[in-house]
Amino acid sequence: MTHSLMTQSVTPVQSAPSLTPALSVSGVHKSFGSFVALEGVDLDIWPGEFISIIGHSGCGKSTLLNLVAGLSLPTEGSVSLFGRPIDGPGPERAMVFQNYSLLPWLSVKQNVLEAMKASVPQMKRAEREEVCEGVLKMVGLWAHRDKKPSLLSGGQRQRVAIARAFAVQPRVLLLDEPFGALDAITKGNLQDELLGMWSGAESGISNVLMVTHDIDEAIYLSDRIVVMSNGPHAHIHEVLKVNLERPRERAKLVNDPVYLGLKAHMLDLLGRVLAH
Ligand SMILES: Nc1ncnc2c1ncn2[C@@H]1O[C@H](COP(=O)(O)OP(=O)(O)OP(=O)(O)O)[C@@H](O)[C@H]1O
Repeated sequence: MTHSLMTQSVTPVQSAPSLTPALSVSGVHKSFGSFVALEGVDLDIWPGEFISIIGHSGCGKSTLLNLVAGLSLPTEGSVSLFGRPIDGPGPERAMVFQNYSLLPWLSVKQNVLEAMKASVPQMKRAEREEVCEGVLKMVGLWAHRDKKPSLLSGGQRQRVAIARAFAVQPRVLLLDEPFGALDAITKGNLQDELLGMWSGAESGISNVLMVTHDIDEAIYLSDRIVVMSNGPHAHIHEVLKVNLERPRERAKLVNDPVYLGLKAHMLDLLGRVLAH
């Protein structure tokens, strides 16, 4: 497979000129003091896309995700969500971190309910309870709703974090290496749960933006994969389109020439072209 067949410019083929990107990162630079983490990052994400960001450690993946989350602001350039500049965190975005970030003194159910109170305060208590029950059932943790996080396994804690993110009904889900600390089987199960919840009609989630180190995960989940160059002064090295129909079957993918071509290309990029 040739490079030109697998890659495409930052503006994807399906973009109609009149369509507003769900997310637009334009001319973004991000410095921390004199350290330039990101330089000249441009990326349009279209409604409905699942995008992964991959690159070597320290290249600025989390920095980019934090800009979209509104946890920090660009030094130069702009980040817009559905045409509106991001100037801080907002209820239309929910973030899931690798380390679960649950409140340890609250039960599973309270962790979800408290996040909902903060993000969707207008929701009535009865509806909140109903949504909470729905998401905890979806991730198979309703029976554990009264437990504190310390009594759960790593996979269960991450399920709570994902349930909490879905419960606040965001339009954009931001995932920072959400499955990085999990064993392969748990990781695979959670990836499938995530896809199931995201594609469910009631999710209301337009886009997922996920940072990962895992090439297989990026291909399995994504519509496009953003490969970052090494930092400092990191930028987008290449955007890869994943031309694999959904729903995808993990067992079949491993023999699919498109999958194998993409994987080989990414291994070459990360292992040779962008090697430290
Ligand atoms: N608040 C900060 N102050 C100073 N430097 C920072 C800050 N946040 C990030 N950096 C630096 O910016 C660069 C990019 O960091 P970032 O965490 O975004 O990388 P990453 O690609 O997510 O790394 P990893 O894959 O290891 O998680 C790193 O060199 C990091 O040390």
